Amino acid sequence: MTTVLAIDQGTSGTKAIVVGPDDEILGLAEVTIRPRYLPGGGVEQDPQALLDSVLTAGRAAIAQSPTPVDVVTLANQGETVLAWDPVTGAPLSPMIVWQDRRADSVCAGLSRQAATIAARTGLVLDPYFSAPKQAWLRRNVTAAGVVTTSDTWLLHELTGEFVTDVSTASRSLVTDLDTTDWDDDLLELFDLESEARPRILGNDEIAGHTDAFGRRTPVGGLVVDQQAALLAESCLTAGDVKCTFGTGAFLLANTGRTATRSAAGLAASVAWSIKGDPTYCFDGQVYTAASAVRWLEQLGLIGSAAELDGAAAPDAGGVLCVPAFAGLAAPWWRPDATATLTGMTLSTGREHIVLAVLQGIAAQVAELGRLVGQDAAVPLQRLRADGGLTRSRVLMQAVADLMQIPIDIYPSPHATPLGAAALARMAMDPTLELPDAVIAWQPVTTYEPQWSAARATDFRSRWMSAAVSR
Ligand SMILES: O=P(O)(O)OC[C@H](O)CO
Repeated sequence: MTTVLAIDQGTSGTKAIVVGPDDEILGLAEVTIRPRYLPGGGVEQDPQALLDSVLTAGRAAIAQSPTPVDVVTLANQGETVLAWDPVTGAPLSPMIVWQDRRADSVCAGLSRQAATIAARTGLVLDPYFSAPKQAWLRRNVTAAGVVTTSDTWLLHELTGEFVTDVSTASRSLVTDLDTTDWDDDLLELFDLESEARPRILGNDEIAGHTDAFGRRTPVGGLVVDQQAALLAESCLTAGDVKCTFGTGAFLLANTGRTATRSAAGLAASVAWSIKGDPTYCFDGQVYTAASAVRWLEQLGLIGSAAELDGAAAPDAGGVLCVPAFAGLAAPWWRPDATATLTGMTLSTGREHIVLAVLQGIAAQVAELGRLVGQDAAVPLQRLRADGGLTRSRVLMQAVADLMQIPIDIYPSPHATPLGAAALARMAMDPTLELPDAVIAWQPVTTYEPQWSAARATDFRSRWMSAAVSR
């Protein structure tokens, strides 16, 4: 009967929930964080603000809970990095956020090794992943301290340990997908061979203990946020697929116990490793989903995301959007791509642009779903969806229309921390099996396709032409 403090440290903020044994929410607190967007594709966060948000949200959630917490878990952004002093813990750089494209120069310098790197890691040589960012930090910011992903630093501040988890390590481009361990050859390619490397933990392990939230508590069940949501949405079997609509939209497919590589240009990484046994996943990324909606807000086209559905036209009037505000990921892998709005005339209004942005996100997700089906040689039958943007009925309907499959909406807005909580239960009780740690759920809504197949095909081919020309 484990009670978990599950902390989801994401791009746009930190959410902490206290979760009871049946996923009941006993406490909840959120702290918003606004990344800084810099010219040249830089996206940064203040490390201290991130740590403060973890502590503030965690303590506030615990203060609401009638039950004491047995274990703390942390879901992390996956590919966000920083430099820090391993003795004092002081940050030596900003957080370089996963959306940051400045490490493109590092990747360009390794382009001749791209195929080798992809074969070894399952990932594509792209600045999205953490090792190019770490190399970029070393070349451009500081030679001091250690460079790690954000989780390692946060966990050091909480527990004093120097650790990461296997799902996060597998998002680096310096981890062998088959051995799930650091790869010396790859570390050398990125000039990271003399860097201290954190110990890689399984996702059901205890990392250490923390006093940060009151009484001394174990910290464990660590995982990447997207993988956590995959788990919460019960994607436990090869072929189960979910998409989380957060800052970005991330479509992940469970690919089972074998470390297969995608033939369709998706990324392959570790979903989770339990009792030393890894399960793998493919993922495709829309780098800007809520970020694109925030761009609409910045332009004054909507007041907030809650206004999206009211502001969107019933038809985009020929306006098409490729929402590549931070480059294009799978399967294009074009960090230099920029967003486009095409098909505008003098009669185009904000309502057309709002719908075009939502349809653009949906079209990109639909393409990722098609590629997952292509890799599996079986077209996708259904998609599970979670995240803040699932509140937009217009967006979810567009996803169903363009994918031509039902979209099942996860009933809780907390899929990521609930997935991490399931892993924390396993860390506390080694006799627990994964299907028992994840709480069963029913969709709160299912969106069925309303467009004809012909209309969806026509839209998607026009959208693909626009994307390919980016
Ligand atoms: O912060 P989120 O929730 O958009 O997720 C970040 C992703 O995991 C980055 O790969």
